[in-house]
Amino acid sequence: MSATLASHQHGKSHVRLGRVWRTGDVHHFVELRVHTMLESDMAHAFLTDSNAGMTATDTQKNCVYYVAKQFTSPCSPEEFGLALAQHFVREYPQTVWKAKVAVEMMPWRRLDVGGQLHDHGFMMQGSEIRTAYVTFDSKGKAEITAGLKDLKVLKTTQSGYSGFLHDKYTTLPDVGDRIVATSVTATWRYSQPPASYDAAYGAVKAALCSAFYGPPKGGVFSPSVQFTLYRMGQAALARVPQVESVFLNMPNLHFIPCAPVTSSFDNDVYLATSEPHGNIEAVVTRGTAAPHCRL
Ligand SMILES: O=c1[nH]c(=O)c2[nH]c(=O)[nH]c2[nH]1
Repeated sequence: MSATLASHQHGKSHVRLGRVWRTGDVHHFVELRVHTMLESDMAHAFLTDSNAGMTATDTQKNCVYYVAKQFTSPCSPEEFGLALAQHFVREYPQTVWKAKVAVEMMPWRRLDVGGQLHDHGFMMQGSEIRTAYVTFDSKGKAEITAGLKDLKVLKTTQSGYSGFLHDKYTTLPDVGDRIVATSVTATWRYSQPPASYDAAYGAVKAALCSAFYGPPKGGVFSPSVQFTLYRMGQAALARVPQVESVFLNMPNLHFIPCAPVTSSFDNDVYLATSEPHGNIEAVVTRGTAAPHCRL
């Protein structure tokens, strides 16, 4: 059967990265999803068993992290895309004649606390959905559960994770400084109706956020998602007296330290990933019942 290789290209899709630039205590953060595609002299790889000279898609992925490292100050997605496309064409002039780069920038925005910008706290714009679950029975009893889901919050420092069990299955190192990011699902039950459901919702959300981020200057340290989750629940109970219990689910959306080829990790370039992710949840209620804690 006679056939012709009419066109060809190869690239890497969904290369996710976090990039932090630290200017003293004030951090800048972007999360990008990058897709690369190279038009190159690689017809032989389709027509024969030779891969000679090929810029492997894995190498293209590494170049995304490498180029992110080269930016010493915050860049736009356009500037990043151009730098990466130029990198491919200039680094591999023998084979690559055109590089095509698509960049998607996640809508993380610096947290604004009543007009004061947070040093290192970011929230995904418009991410959360407000929820309500209501039952009413024939005896006239109503139960109201309010909530939110998909509230995406992130901080670029004031988080660590250490002292956990290290055994022969453990590869994760202790870390004193990391990015912590999660997508909060919270539901809370009212023991009696608050004066305003809208105001109570706003107060619970503000309490959850302030326990997660801490003050705009300096923040608050989180030794684990578990620790922070419990403080968030406590804060919601303290803020709204009609709330009797809070359920919180907080996946740990990992940003894994990434040392691009030829350079070191300086709390700057991260591989962003959501699968697999940690998943942490608890119910926090009023009162002093002994916790299920054997330590
Ligand atoms: O805050 C964390 N809690 C965990 O349970 C956990 N597990 C893990 O691998 N990283 C983390 N981080």
